[in-house]
Amino acid sequence: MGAIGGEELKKLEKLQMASAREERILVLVRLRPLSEKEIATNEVVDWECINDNNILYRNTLREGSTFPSAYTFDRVFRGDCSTKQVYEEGAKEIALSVVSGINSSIFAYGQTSSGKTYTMTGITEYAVADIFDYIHKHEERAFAVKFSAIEIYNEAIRDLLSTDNTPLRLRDDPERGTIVEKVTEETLRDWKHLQELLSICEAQRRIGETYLNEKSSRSHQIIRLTIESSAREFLGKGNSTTLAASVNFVDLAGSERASQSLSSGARLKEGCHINRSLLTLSTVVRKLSKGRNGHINYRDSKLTRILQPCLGGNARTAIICTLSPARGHVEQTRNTLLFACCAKEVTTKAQVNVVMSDKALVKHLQKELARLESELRSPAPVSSNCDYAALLRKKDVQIQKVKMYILTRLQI
Ligand SMILES: Nc1ncnc2c1ncn2[C@@H]1O[C@H](COP(=O)(O)OP(=O)(O)OP(=O)(O)O)[C@@H](O)[C@H]1O
Repeated sequence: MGAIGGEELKKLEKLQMASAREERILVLVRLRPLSEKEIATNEVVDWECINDNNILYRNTLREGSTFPSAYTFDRVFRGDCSTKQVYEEGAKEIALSVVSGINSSIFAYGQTSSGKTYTMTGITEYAVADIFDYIHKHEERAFAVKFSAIEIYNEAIRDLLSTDNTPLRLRDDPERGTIVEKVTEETLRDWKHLQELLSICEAQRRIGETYLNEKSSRSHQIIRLTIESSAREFLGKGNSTTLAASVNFVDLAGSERASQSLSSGARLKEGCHINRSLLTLSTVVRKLSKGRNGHINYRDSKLTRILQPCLGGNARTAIICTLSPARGHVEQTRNTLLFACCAKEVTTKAQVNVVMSDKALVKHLQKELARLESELRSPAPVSSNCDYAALLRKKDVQIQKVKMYILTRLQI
């Protein structure tokens, strides 16, 4: 059995190395239909998706404007497309990477009332349904699915699964990156359990009425599923390896102009925080789109600290930019498209995340040690001009390194 475990280990290591590939963030644009309010105020539709990749600005009265009138993305969805279609043809492939040990993130970006929550609610449910389906079809592996949810409201992080309002803190972990301390993680049992958790999050999330959206999300919400899986064959034998990854479903608060959303008091204060963190997000994305040179200001907001891996690190990411087609929102729509254009130039480098049990790792290292020691005992014939003493010293250093590593893993 041990030998087969070792084989699996090697396979997984190879997979991990081979899988680390650079790819661009997938950028999808979703146009929503005119809202009842927009129809009632005789709004005009100015944007049209002319095929699966291009969206056009159709206002001929504004010809001569310095802004581009045509934009190209990985996929654009017309107002009559369903969320199911956006999921199937856009986000699904990236979201489901998580079951193979690859971190992924799907997030919605757009002005207030453009359809972010509408889109992300559907995407989250379709993705989790597919994850459950995958788990049922892969009985040879044992899966554990953990669910957590936070919101960032006025720059404070709140646990959406807890009634305790104390803000959660962020901590930088040298191995795991930025982590949210003490966040509640529920082991997800089934579909019914998911629905219960989602309705707790919905009830807890800060929403408020603004002129543009009577149920406006006033916070950024991040729902995270962490999925671990191991081959059942090796379970309990101590030499198993685990695939571990997370998928984030991010519903950002909407950017808004105070004058347009007619906000004042608490709504205005929230709006300022929302706009500030979205500004940091767009600055980070703009800098990343120009390459990784220089300082990237991830630390300027909690949102970008938490989203750092999805923006430039070990994750696959899809961004869904939601738009209102109305003439009255043209300025905000252009800002969203500008963000989308920068985002499509950003690359991430995802890899399969393999966690070895200590026993599996130590076993692997002991084998390596035995191999090096046997090479020392019976060295291969060396040519006369080779420095035999130097070769011995090199092997000795390698052995010492492996021994040290084993000792630290065993914490002796
Ligand atoms: N593609 C769509 N088709 C039909 N209705 C939609 C679509 N997108 C959004 N809507 C409707 O538009 C309204 C605003 O949508 P939603 O609350 O999702 O916007 P939002 O971008 O999340 O806004 P905010 O940033 O203020 O929270 C809702 O009533 C929603 O049902």
